[in-house]
Amino acid sequence: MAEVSLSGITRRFGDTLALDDVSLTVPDGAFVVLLGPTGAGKTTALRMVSGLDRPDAGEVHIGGRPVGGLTPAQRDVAMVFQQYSLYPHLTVRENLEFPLKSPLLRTPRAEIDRKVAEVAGMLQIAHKLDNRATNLSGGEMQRVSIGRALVRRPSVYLMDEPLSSLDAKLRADLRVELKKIQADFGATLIYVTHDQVEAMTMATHVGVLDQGRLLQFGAPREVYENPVSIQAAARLGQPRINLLPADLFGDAPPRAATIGLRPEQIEQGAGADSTVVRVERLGDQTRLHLIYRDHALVTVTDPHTPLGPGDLVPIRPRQPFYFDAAGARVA
Ligand SMILES: Nc1ncnc2c1ncn2[C@@H]1O[C@H](COP(=O)(O)OP(=O)(O)OP(=O)(O)O)[C@@H](O)[C@H]1O
Repeated sequence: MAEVSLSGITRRFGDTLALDDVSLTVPDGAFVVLLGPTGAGKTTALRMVSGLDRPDAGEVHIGGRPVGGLTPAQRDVAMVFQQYSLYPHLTVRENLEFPLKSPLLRTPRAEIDRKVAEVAGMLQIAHKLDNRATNLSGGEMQRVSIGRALVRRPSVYLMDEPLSSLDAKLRADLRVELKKIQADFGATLIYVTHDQVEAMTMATHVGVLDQGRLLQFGAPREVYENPVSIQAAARLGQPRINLLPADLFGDAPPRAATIGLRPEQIEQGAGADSTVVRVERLGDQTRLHLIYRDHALVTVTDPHTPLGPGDLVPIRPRQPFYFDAAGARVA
């Protein structure tokens, strides 16, 4: 496995700046999740590492060597896309074996069989090994695509929303498996997702992209607890961070335009009254929708709460974030 670094990567498509001077280092064995709204540049960043696309400026290094002149195969990366890409005329087993049969690798037969069985078991597709790839559901095809990457031990795995087409149970299982692969094999992974549960549970580091710029790069807890801006703060946390006028609860620091409150930053039972609008029971979380001085906010509460619409709950901020008018953190 290998360290991956991007230095000053810029990529334009006409007037669109898909990546704007992005620099980041993915340590060897790290699981990096790229987060950001649609069009932020996440897929473009992966394509820069894979060699499927080239930067207008900047350099990518894998394992310490510049890879600008190398093809995807020469870069020794394994990719999984949101859209499965299988060989339709081959069986599941043949699709999984394919990467191991490269003449360069010369993998012994017994080793191929062992790896295919291991990966098929992990992805819960062992019973489908002799099916043609076309005789599978969408979720099964996607698992085979993931399997085709996992039979190999490349320098780096690149994954673009690989779990988004799977049902919730399988997604949860595969989150655990991917994390295990990373931990067991010391694999370096760069992974794009919109799903912040994936980011919080799997990532050693998250990179928050917005309009082609890397806003923040760090451990998921670090980005959650110490966001540099509104854009970074809004990427993590369910329910989303509440963003309200800075002085809504009283004095605000100089230059603050917005106060940011995650659920745990709203103390209930002290302060001034808010009115309960709705209690939303989601099973693993009970959300409280409140109105405070004409502003709506959402927090979480005890699953056994007796509160209901119209009830009053005193609230006050606890160690809130403050942001300036441009969204940068000021306190
Ligand atoms: N081949 C291309 N031609 C023209 N514009 C492109 C091309 N690829 C990407 N872009 C533009 O570059 C920007 C970044 O796109 P990218 O696909 O990297 O975003 P993303 O963060 O992966 O978004 P999503 O979450 O929707 O997949 C977007 O504005 C997109 O329209």
